[in-house]
Formats: sequence, C-alpha cells, structure tokens
Amino acid sequence: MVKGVIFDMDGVLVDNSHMHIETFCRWCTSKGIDFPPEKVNSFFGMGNSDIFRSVMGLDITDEQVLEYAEEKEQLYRDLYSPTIKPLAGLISLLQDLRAKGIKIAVGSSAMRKNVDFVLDECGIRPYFDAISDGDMVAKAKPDPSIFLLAAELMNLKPEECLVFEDSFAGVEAARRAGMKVVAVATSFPKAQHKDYDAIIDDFSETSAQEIISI
Ligand SMILES: O=P(O)(O)OC[C@H]1O[C@@H](O)[C@H](O)[C@@H](O)[C@@H]1O
Repeated sequence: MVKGVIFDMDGVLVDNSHMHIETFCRWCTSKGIDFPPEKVNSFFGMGNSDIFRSVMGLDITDEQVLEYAEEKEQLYRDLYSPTIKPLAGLISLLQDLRAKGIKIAVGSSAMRKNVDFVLDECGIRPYFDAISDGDMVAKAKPDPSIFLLAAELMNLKPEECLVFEDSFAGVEAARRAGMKVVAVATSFPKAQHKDYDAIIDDFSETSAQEIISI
C-alpha cells in the first residue's frame, strides 16, 4: 500500500511549462542564442546543470551554470508571480491525503529558490512533510536520487511511495527509484505517455483513496 506521495513540482504542483519555455527562450536571446521554443520541452524534468551544458557546451564551469541558472530562474519567478496558481484539485487532494495519514513530499530537479517560490506563492507549504530538490543531490532526474532522498526524508521505503510526474525524465527517475507513477498530462498529451500506473489531466480526476490503492 502507498504510504507516501511525492509530487514533482514543475508541471505537477503548477502547470507552468509555458513559463519555462518563455523564460528559457528570452534568456537564450539575451545571450545571442537562437533556441527553438518547440525544443525546450526536451529539457523538462532535467536539472539546470544538464540543461545549460547541453546548450552552452559541456566545458562550461559549475560557476557559469550557477550564474546562468540564477539569471534564467529569477526571470521565470518574476514573470510567473502575477499568475501562478496550484493545479486544479491539488489543495483538496493534499487535504485528503493528510486526513488519511499519508506522508507528502516534493521531489523536484529545480533549485530550492524555485521550490520555495511555488510552495509559498501557492500557500501549500504546510501540507508537505519533506522537500527534496536539485540543490540537495549530485544528479538530477532522470537519476533516481531526488526521489530516493524524498522517501528517506519521509522515513519510507521506495516501494511504499507513489510519484506524480509530468516529464519523461521524471517518470524514468521514479521507475529507477522503484516507485509507482501517476502521469500528469500537463506538459505532454496523454498519448505521448507510455509508462504509468495511472494517468490524469489534473487532480480533480482523482482522490486520496484511489491513489493509495494503486
Ligand atoms: O523536477 P521539476 O520540478 O519538474 O523541475 C525541473 C525544472 O527545473 C527548472 O528549474 C528548470 O529551469 C526546468 O527547465 C526544469 O525542467
């Protein structure tokens, strides 16, 4: 039985892929790089170290990665702040899970500043028992580290955890961690998802009871 639920952040707590596409392309333009918007979705779920190295070259330093990530993510937070809202049905599912004694974590490749931004702007921080983010692990998704750390912080075994994920890198990370997966079809249409135990468009389509019996 599922004892802990791990929510990916981007595309799951919030439906924000359009904001990451917009800000990534604006950042590229500011550096004189012409990056096609339709290719940004190949980065979803990955960490900034892998993303910026695949765009700027494998030989950029860790300091450069940090500098680029700070620039791009500050722009993302500034642009997204006026319209940010939780994915439909999220708050009622979080309340329902807590009422059933299920532990709840965030498992995100993003930097802690972005996780803090989403949890605080959406007013959902009190629902979470644990946060596992990209600043806390050596390797981001599709490596399983982020989800394994989330399970450890909840004092649960990986097989007791279920992950909500919208990205393919994230689904792979959850499977490599030995966890159940509910795909959330926000960033990619349902037909493009291949590996899941259940699939939803948003949280209004499910309940805590359904989730813990998967
Ligand atoms: O693991 P998550 O919450 O989907 O976050 C990953 C995202 O983190 C963001 O910081 C990156 O800019 C995105 O490009 C990346 O996809």
